[in-house]
Amino acid sequence: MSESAAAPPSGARFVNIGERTNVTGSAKFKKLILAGDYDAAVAIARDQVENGAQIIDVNMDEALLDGELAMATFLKRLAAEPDIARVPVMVDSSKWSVIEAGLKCVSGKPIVNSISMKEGEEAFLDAARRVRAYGAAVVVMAFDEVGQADTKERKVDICERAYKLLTGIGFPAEDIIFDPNVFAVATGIDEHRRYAIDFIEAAREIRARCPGVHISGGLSNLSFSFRGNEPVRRAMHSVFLYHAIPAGMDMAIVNAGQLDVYDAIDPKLREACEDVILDRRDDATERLITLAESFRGTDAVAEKQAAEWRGWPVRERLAHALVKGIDEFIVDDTEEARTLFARPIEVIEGPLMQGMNLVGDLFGSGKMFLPQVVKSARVMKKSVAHLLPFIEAEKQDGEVHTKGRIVMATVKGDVHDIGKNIVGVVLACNGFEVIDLGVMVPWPKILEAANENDAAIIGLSGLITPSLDEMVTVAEEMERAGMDLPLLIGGATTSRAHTALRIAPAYSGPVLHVLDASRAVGVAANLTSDGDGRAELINRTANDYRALRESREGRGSNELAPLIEARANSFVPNDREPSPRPARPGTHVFDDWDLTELIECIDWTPFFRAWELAGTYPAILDDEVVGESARSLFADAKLLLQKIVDEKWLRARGTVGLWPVRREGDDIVVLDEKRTRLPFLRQQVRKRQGRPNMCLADFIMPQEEDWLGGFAVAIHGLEPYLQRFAAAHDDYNDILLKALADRLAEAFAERLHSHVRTTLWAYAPNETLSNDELIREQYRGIRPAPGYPACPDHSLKPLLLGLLGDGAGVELTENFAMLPTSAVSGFYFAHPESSYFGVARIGQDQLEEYAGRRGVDVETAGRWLRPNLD
Ligand SMILES: C[S@@+](CC[C@H](N)C(=O)[O-])C[C@H]1O[C@@H](n2cnc3c(N)ncnc32)[C@H](O)[C@@H]1O
Repeated sequence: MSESAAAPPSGARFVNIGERTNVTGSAKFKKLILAGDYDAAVAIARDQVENGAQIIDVNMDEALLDGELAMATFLKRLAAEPDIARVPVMVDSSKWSVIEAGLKCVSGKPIVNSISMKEGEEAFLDAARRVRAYGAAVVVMAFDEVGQADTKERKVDICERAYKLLTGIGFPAEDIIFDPNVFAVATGIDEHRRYAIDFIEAAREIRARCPGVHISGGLSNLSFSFRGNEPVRRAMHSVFLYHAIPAGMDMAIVNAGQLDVYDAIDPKLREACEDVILDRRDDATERLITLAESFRGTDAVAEKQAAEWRGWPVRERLAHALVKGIDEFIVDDTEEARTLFARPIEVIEGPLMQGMNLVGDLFGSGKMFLPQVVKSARVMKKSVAHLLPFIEAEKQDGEVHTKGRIVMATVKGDVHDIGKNIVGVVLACNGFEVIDLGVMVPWPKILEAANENDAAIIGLSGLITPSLDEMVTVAEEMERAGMDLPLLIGGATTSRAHTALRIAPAYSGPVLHVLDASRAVGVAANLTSDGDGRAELINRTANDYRALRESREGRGSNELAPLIEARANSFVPNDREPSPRPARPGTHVFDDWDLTELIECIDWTPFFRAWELAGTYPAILDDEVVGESARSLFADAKLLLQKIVDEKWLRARGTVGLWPVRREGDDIVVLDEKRTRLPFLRQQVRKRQGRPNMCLADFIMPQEEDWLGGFAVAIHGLEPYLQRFAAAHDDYNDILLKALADRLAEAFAERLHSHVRTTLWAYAPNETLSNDELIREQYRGIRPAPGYPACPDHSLKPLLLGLLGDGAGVELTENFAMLPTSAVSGFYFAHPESSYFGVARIGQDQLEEYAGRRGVDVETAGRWLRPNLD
């Protein structure tokens, strides 16, 4: 069976309505319009769109203005700007003539703001018909003949009445946007206490009673009591949305650039806002007012500082921009510095290097963390990019004196490069010139680049097991070419043991395994220094590796059981029943899973780990040491995710297969036409009494038909954005986007697995687990991934993808790395006692037998299973 389905629906998308192009709300905009400065007024609209507004509200209700003319002039100007014109316009006025003047100038689908039943049903319907004649959507205020709706009941009643009237004349429900009135809370007046919670509860009820409609509201009223205290206002707005959106509010008039990330709000302030908004305690208002004082002006202080540094001498400005990672003024400042120095190269060697040294020192001493360093590097790159044409135009020695050149590459057959890029950026920040050859780089290219550039060091990276052998090849070829420069080894699959046992013996030059970016700097600095540090590090490492080799040599095969013995000690589950037949066996393709739903399933802890920030989410946000860095990174991640969703940057594609299988020894044979054989490895390390030697095949019941599943998911579409970031010298967003795509792929794997358990295989139809419980894998069944400890052979991937077809759009490199890089695949086992384990070391007997079962020669199998043989 094959099926093509969209992802199950999830919470509606939230739309920000920009409010700055409103003369009644923005003094600045009003001034510009009154002065006839439409260029600057258009810039405000652009700014809002760039800050995330997805609709812009335009209002020209000002006594001194010809409203009709101002509205028409401004909207025509917007229509001529492609980057603004793609965003719908909300024509906002209390006068129909102004609205109509606007509607005539809008090319896309307009929205009218607003109509109400203030003057009775007839006038209301009359206005609605006129709106409809323009094909516009409409904002309906919860206002009737009596006045504005303030309680939950009034809000619901008025909106329901309006809904019946509007749908009665054929107004499409999806074109109705109710505004049930956001009023100020924390005013000290008791009747106002329930204003926010009443809005939230009314939203939920209106959504239920009026299917298809949207709910909107202007947020600035809510926090009116805290005028002049922006940090508190922002927090209140964010907390309000956090609760109102799940209740059904799907639009808001709000300055998109001025919303805080809920998780990033100071926890004390967040709780106090929540108490007020949800009316949780009698003294909520007093408590928030007291607390608010300590936040007042925190923006102003920051703003003052922000303004002040612009007055500093240019050298200091450059250093400040580098340390703070501010790229806004860097080109202007670089240009100013260039005119002060005799030669452009001196700007790099002087202030820029000094600034970066400071960054390096702060990082080295643990006062600065990776995300900030990468932001600093972005500033550096932009500055250098500005200087390069001048350096070249001089046609003189354009060489920057660096600490040395480092050639870096992800080896052939491997595609992952987040770790390598991070190391590269950090090295560059510390005064090294990094020549990054990218991913899937064959050894001749690496050697050639090292020779041509007179490199001081070669750095290799790899994520998957076959890369280990690729690294050995590079080492062997370096030896053959008579090279002697140091070789650094890094990446998820590498280890000190493999480096010592396999790579170091292949090359007589220095070989060093480097665990992470922070250590890479120290190692590279030592290796390029003239002093004793270099010799000392090289000798110490060589001795360390020699000792490790010797200790391994003594390790006989006596710690391994012969394969026959290991098999006799296999895992026998208590439950001997085969898994139930899936509700929907066969292949299922998901072409475009809803990204908003995947975002909700993200496991954030590994995201912070990718940026070398230690801790568990969400506690990491409040961590004493890395909290600030984590919060800032998290806020950037949330913003980028919002963009990814709003502008539909990425596409999540996935495939699931559920097949009848039979177990044959340690093989699982799929009962399809091809009888695909999936061989699995068994633990051979001798076990204590009562502990089995595990193999994944043990979770399939022998002699009977049983069931196995498989999946592949991938996040597609990063390339154009990565190119854009590369062109803008923006490593920060490059790494951020890749790291988020990896997160989305993992979230997709988790989400799809739960869909399999509840619906497709449906062996746990009633499962309801929180995201936390999903992350802790508190469900029945596992999804072991080829290349991971229970099935370490990456070469199972082509077999798995062969069974699944190419619904996920995943391809493999010659060494079985998946493309696109943000991809996950694996098998589904449903047995209640199935669990993860590590195969660990295997013997020559199993290797030879496995090669036969897998249909390859022993040497090839040995290459695939390298870490399990050492
Ligand atoms: C790498 S983590 C991914 C989930 C994590 N929440 C995340 O977002 O990064 C866990 C996954 O790795 C794989 N895995 C972990 N341990 C394994 C083992 N011993 N053998 C095979 N696969 C394993 C499984 O596919 C498992 O679902």
